[in-house]
Amino acid sequence: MYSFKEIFLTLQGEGGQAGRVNVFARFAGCNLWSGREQDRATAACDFCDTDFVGTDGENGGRFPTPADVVAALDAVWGEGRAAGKAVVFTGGEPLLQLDSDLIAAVKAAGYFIAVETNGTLKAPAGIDWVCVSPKGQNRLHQTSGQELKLVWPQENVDPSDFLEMQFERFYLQPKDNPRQAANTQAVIDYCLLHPQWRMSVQTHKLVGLK
Ligand SMILES: C[S@@+](CC[C@H](N)C(=O)[O-])C[C@H]1O[C@@H](n2cnc3c(N)ncnc32)[C@H](O)[C@@H]1O
Ligand SMILES: Nc1nc2[nH]cc(C(=O)O)c2c(=O)[nH]1
Ligand code: SF4
Ligand SMILES: [Mg+2]
Repeated sequence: MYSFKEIFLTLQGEGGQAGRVNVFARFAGCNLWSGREQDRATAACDFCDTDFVGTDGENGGRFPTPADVVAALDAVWGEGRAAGKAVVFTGGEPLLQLDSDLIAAVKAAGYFIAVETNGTLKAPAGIDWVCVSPKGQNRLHQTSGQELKLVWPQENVDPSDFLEMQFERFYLQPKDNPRQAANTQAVIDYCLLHPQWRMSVQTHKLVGLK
């Protein structure tokens, strides 16, 4: 059984695939926060910008089999854009539910598969684009992929600690909170001084996309 908060079509807003049309499949649930506001201050991840609780969002629900998930993805992708199918599995934490059976079925249906993960769980094989976004001191078990995208600033985190890991690109993404302007300046300042790092702006929020 796979539980999704929502499944919708949009342009990838972040990182090295920004601008690409994707089905976003947002799994319900996370291992670093309950999703309840009263738990945020004590959560292992306390700056989340996303509602991932329950299955009540757009096209959300509980899907018994991989084939049911593929049918839901295809319904959102639609008939008019057959070529270039692409999906981003996010959440919540997708690696709590995304298993090799689902990856195989989605791959067989022709999708380029991307994942947005906090990196605390190892990703199954077969994902085309792995984005790991570390959260504070939570230990990483997925230490390779296409991009590491660190929300910045974070207390007790040194970006240079990640540079030995096997990622093709390293991004800093300004933390969206009431101090966002200062956070954005902090990312700019860091990237100006540290050429291995690139800035990832959450472009979907700038243009009114979901
Ligand atoms: C909502 S998370 C879901 C996937 C996964 N749990 C993770 O944390 O990577 C999707 C992306 O949004 C980023 N994100 C979450 N809250 C944010 C915030 N307040 N500002 C900027 N990026 C944020 C995460 O770091 C991650 O890269
Ligand atoms: N447009 C858009 N791009 C995104 N990239 C990562 C997102 C996420 O919440 O995982 C996200 C999202 O929520 N919307
Ligand atoms: S790990 Fe990801 S989904 Fe979970 S609370 Fe943090 S940002 Fe949100
Ligand atoms: Mg988001």
